[in-house]
Amino acid sequence: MALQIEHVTKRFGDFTAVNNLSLTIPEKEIFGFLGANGAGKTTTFRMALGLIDISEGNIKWNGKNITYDSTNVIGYLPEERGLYPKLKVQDQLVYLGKLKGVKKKDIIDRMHVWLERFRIPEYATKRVEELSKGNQQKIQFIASVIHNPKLLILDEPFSGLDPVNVELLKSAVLDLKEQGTTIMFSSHRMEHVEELCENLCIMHKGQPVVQGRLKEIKRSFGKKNLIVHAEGDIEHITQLPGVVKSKKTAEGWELQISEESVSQSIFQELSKATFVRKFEIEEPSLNDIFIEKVGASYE
Ligand SMILES: Nc1ncnc2c1ncn2[C@@H]1O[C@H](COP(=O)(O)OP(=O)(O)OP(=O)(O)O)[C@@H](O)[C@H]1O
Repeated sequence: MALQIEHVTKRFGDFTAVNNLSLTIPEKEIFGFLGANGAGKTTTFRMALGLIDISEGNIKWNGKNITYDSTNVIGYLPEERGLYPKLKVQDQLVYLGKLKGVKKKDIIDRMHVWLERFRIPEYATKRVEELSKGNQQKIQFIASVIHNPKLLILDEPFSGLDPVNVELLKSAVLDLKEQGTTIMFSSHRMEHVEELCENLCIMHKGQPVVQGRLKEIKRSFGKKNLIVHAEGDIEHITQLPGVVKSKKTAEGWELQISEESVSQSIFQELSKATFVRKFEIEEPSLNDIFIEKVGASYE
């Protein structure tokens, strides 16, 4: 039951927000959807949910075009959070769960499990406006999964959460995947995507610029990072052939090299002159790849 996005274009007047996007989100996987502000992520989510019309192309779930009626199998955490501030948490979840066809008793049972898991069991009877922003977000997440959706779309699920809550949410997302949920999420935090996703797509101005399996994307990027800690001034290594970028760190340098073999000549050069404490080749990070493809860092 994959989600298939087939040659999808979305125009707002003369402006093309999503341009001929084709993607397959494999079932029971976690798919990372990345891109700078305004790249077209939320617009794609809204089309997948039937909230806005598609200008061209199709979005299919389980081989069939998604219609408003089929959205009961989809869970959505919108970027603009939408809870009623005056309603109590339980009433809120019962209301939203019933809209998705779940019985009140089941909603309440599931709510208690989730509140316990998110370490806020006492919040069932509090009004949403009494909760901190991060805790409101956890309630919004619970609302998006209360009907046990087959497909879960999360728009920036980790934004605004402290590190402990980020871990709680990550483990919840991983468990949902284990239980067979297909999950697509957007994030500006590359490390979350690296940790959770097998497959990903980086969007730029409405089009995918990188797409595929994370491991494969890293391998085909070619460049590597080289971490060097050494005694004394070793800045001259940043000028050696094959060094693409360099960044000074507290204990030495972090270099980007065009290919792994470049490290050999750097090591020879260094070992002639100084005592090398650390010399380590690392895979490029997703952040490195993003910066090169999109041309700007997020943070
Ligand atoms: N209803 C609309 N009318 C006109 N333009 C729109 C509308 N919705 C989105 N856009 C434009 O489409 C582009 C893509 O917006 P979208 O919200 O999909 O980006 P995004 O990738 O989700 O960005 P962010 O990371 O900032 O959330 C933006 O330039 C935005 O201004």
